[in-house]
Amino acid sequence: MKKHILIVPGDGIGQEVTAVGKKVLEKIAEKFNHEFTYDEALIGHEAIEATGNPLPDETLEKMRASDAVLFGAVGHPKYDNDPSAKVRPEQGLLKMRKELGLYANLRPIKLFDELLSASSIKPEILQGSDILFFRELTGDIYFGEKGRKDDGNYAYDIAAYSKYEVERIARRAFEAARTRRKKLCSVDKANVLETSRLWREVVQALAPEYPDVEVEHLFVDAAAMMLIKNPKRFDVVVTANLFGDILTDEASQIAGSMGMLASASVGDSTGVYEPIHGSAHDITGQGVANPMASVLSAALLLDISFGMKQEAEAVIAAVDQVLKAGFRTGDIADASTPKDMILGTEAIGEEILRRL
Ligand SMILES: NC(=O)C1=CN([C@@H]2O[C@H](COP(=O)(O)OP(=O)(O)OC[C@H]3O[C@@H](n4cnc5c(N)ncnc54)[C@H](O)[C@@H]3O)[C@@H](O)[C@H]2O)C=CC1
Ligand SMILES: CC(C)CC(=O)C(=O)O
Ligand SMILES: [Mg+2]
Repeated sequence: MKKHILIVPGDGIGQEVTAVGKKVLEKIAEKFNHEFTYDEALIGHEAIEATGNPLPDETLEKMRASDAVLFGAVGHPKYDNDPSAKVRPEQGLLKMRKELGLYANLRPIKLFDELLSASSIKPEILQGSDILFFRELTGDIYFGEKGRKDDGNYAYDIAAYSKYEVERIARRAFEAARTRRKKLCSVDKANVLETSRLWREVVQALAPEYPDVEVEHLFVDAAAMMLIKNPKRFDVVVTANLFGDILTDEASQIAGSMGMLASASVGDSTGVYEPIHGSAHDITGQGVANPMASVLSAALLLDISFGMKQEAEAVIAAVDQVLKAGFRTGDIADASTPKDMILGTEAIGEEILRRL
């Protein structure tokens, strides 16, 4: 099969991990006889430095013209510590999501058995956890009107949702639940927020169309607690943009590390595949970032955008074998990991490639 893939590494460890994700795609093409072509484009801080714009038009055009995008991360400490900066790397990411209509962000929380001891949560609580988050990605407080008044002494961010926006993400989540354990948990804050009351109303109205799916509604504060207390109780979770952002960073501890969680951002056009983590300034340039989130994002790309199930499974199996062989990056190592089994980004990438 012929496919064109755009590589958008972005900032910080985005550069380091996406290099490994791309190599995995190249190896898959070779092994399964596909013809993948690649291009690269700028986003985030590196795009601001080069063009003054965190999402140059050229990048957006290249995204639209490709069959799928493998994305890294954006972000730079320069902006994190300067609240007054008007142009920011994260604006590029949000604009990309909005412009491409990527309203559904699928975040699978899958624990590899070998990593049971990498988490701070007890193994008996974790074992068998398998959750699929549907995070709404183009609405909510991230995209509403924002600003300052009273000489900058008053700030506001408006959270807004339309019925249509809630319905389309909820439908995707219901459909996914049907193919899994048939349980859907909708997370909101309907005891306080009007947007959440609309959210709950829409999910309740859809439920009769999916009688085979058991639906529950949880408030986000309780959901955050239950994720750690009993992660196995969750199957598919659907939630708003802000809640999904926060809950999935929390849920990364079920999988052992931020470095293990991949995601698929899909909707109206080209799909974008991205680790859930950011540019991780604290480890940038050290060559120690875990590239598995990018590699597993490449697997989602193959599966969802190209319908290449066997190829995606081969990638996941290679990651599994590397973990079974005992290799770890620092973030997923524990006290029992021998020092010589803790590898850097490139070296663990080579171990994955060797098993493909
Ligand atoms: N999708 C994106 O592009 C995102 C961008 N950001 C941006 O990234 C920058 C840093 O944000 P943080 O809050 O520190 O979040 P982060 O996700 O970059 O890092 C959080 C913690 O997890 C660790 N970590 C993350 N990915 C890892 C990996 N692959 N291997 C090993 N350890 C890993 C980091 O070292 C750090 O201690 C900020 O500028 C933020 O705005 C944050 C989240 C997502
Ligand atoms: C800039 C943020 C919205 C990125 C983020 O934290 C995420 O998408 O998970
Ligand atoms: Mg996040």
